[in-house]
Amino acid sequence: MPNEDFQTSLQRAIDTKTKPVGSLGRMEKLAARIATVQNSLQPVMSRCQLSIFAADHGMAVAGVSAFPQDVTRQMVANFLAGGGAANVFARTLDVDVQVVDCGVAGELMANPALVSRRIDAGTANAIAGPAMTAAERDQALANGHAIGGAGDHHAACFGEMGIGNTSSASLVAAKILGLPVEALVGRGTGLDGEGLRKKKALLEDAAERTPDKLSAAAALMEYGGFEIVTMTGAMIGAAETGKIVIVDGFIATAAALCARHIAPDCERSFIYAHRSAEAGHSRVLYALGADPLLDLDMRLGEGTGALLAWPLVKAAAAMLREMASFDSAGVSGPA
Ligand SMILES: Cc1cc2ncn([C@H]3O[C@H](COP(=O)(O)O)[C@@H](O)[C@H]3O)c2cc1C
Ligand SMILES: O=C(O)c1cccnc1
Repeated sequence: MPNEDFQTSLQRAIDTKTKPVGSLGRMEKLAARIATVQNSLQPVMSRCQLSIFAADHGMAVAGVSAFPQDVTRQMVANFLAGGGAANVFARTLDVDVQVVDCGVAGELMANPALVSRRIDAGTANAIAGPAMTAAERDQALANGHAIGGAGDHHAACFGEMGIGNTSSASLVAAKILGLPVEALVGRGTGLDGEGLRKKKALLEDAAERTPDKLSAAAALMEYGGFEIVTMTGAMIGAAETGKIVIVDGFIATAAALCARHIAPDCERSFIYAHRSAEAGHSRVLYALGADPLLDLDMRLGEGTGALLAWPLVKAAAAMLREMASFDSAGVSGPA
């Protein structure tokens, strides 16, 4: 529980800024959240890092995506060359990028921005059996925890790349929430009607292997991808080291759901960036009671939504730290 006196001082600091009370709307709530995480009435938000977690999925070969599995590795090369949507947004917004190889099949180019935390070259086909062993899951969680805890940036955006990972995220979230997987299946990279029907049928087969409801740890072992498990660990590690975690779209929200179940305290550090157009995202956000900052009709992942929310996070902190009060600026309060 946040300290009562601190919360009272914080609300007073926000309310005595030179503006009508409440006039900065949700930016005020955002500022309060950041101040609470940093335990400071002068929060600092100057550095942000994007980590893109990449891994392959055994399920991809079953035909759950509109794109072939090779695209995971090809897109990692594209990120390392600076050509992805996430790279462009990050450059525009002055955010550092690192790519984490959590288990991508094939050779990746040597590059200082590539962090290798691979356990295996992707998961087993989760339609037929567990995606990974308990030991692999725990290793991926520990890898992520170390990555999330490293660095001195104030905010962390976490993105992902892994062909087939909307399937993995749908299954993980459905099992944790006790929902039928059908409720969380969407078009991912752009399946047509026939492709979507096939994906639903395959994921229903996958879901039938296990009980309707699973713990986060069990759901990750059965259906996770190494990028989703590593991201879950990173969200916990980042929260534990006082960073704000800017949660991206559908896949990152599935990781956030796992993180909340594994380490409930980390939730206070999470800011939900955007509502993805991927069909299941709104359902998971609803279950989390989350109301994201942006709704841009995006459905890409990579951390693109999280990056676009970074300027809002930064501006909210600056508002609290830099804005004058009625007293300090000599402005009259309400009549
Ligand atoms: C060129 C390309 C770039 C991407 N960047 C992110 N994703 C996104 O799409 C994938 C998930 O969708 P599905 O489950 O349908 O495979 C993930 O890799 C995700 O990050 C991409 C997908 C493609 C094709
Ligand atoms: O919202 C996302 O994260 C998403 C949606 C579709 C494909 N890849 C990612």
